[in-house]
Amino acid sequence: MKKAAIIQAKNLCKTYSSGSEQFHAIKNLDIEIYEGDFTVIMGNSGSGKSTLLYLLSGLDTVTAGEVYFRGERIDRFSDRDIANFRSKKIGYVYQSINLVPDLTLFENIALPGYIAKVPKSSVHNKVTKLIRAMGIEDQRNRLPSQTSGGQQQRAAIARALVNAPDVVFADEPTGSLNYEHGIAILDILTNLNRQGQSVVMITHDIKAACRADRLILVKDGKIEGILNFDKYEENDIPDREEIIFSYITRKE
Ligand SMILES: Nc1ncnc2c1ncn2[C@@H]1O[C@H](COP(=O)(O)OP(=O)(O)OP(=O)(O)O)[C@@H](O)[C@H]1O
Repeated sequence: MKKAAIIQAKNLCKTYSSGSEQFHAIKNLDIEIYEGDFTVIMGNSGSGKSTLLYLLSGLDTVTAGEVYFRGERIDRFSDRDIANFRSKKIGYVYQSINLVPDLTLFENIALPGYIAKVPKSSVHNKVTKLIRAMGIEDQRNRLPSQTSGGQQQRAAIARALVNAPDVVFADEPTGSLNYEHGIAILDILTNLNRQGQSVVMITHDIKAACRADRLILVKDGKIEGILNFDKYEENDIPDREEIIFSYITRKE
């Protein structure tokens, strides 16, 4: 069965300018992200992965090209419409976690709900459920600085989920975590995906990339190749690791 594209980018370009210097971070890139997929983006440092995620999620403006979300063109949205889109349709887990230091984990997770003007009681119900699902109930009233990196990352994922987004984007969500915390985060994302959540994740880690239904390899601002897999099962790891490793080293 052909998968439905939830996001489609055509001829995407992003050029960063500083003074007279220009850097073409994304170059005439075409890609589709499929509904219900666990999409993984890999590529060398500086290849344009985070930039691509910003453009696909409407977090940054394109220099040229088109971005469609469920067939609707979002790169021409007004500031108000794009803010509304971001708050309702996407959840974003940042590379640097980015929790507000003066707010408790509970308040951090609730924040996007308040911003989207969801009634407070619904937000609180949702946050209570998410906090339980993420296994950080006992940390709910602590400030981020009083919790571990793994607990902060769970809170960041809960925050990304609070408005029930159509797509969750995660930029290296395990990058700053130890092995055990990293696996826990990957399991959370995998379980969400098994329940139907579309996930797009950047990673440098081949073990993490094994979670993918579809692996997109980015090189110099372009798509270098795509690998397709069946839904992840734990005993797939050794084979997949080998396939991914030989694929990315061949393409480098
Ligand atoms: N705001 C900016 N201004 C100028 N150049 C930028 C800016 N943001 C990113 N770049 C450049 O664009 C290129 C792509 O950056 P990007 O962060 O998308 O790469 P990445 O593949 O996510 O890297 P990493 O794996 O190290 O996070 C890099 O060369 C980077 O230096």
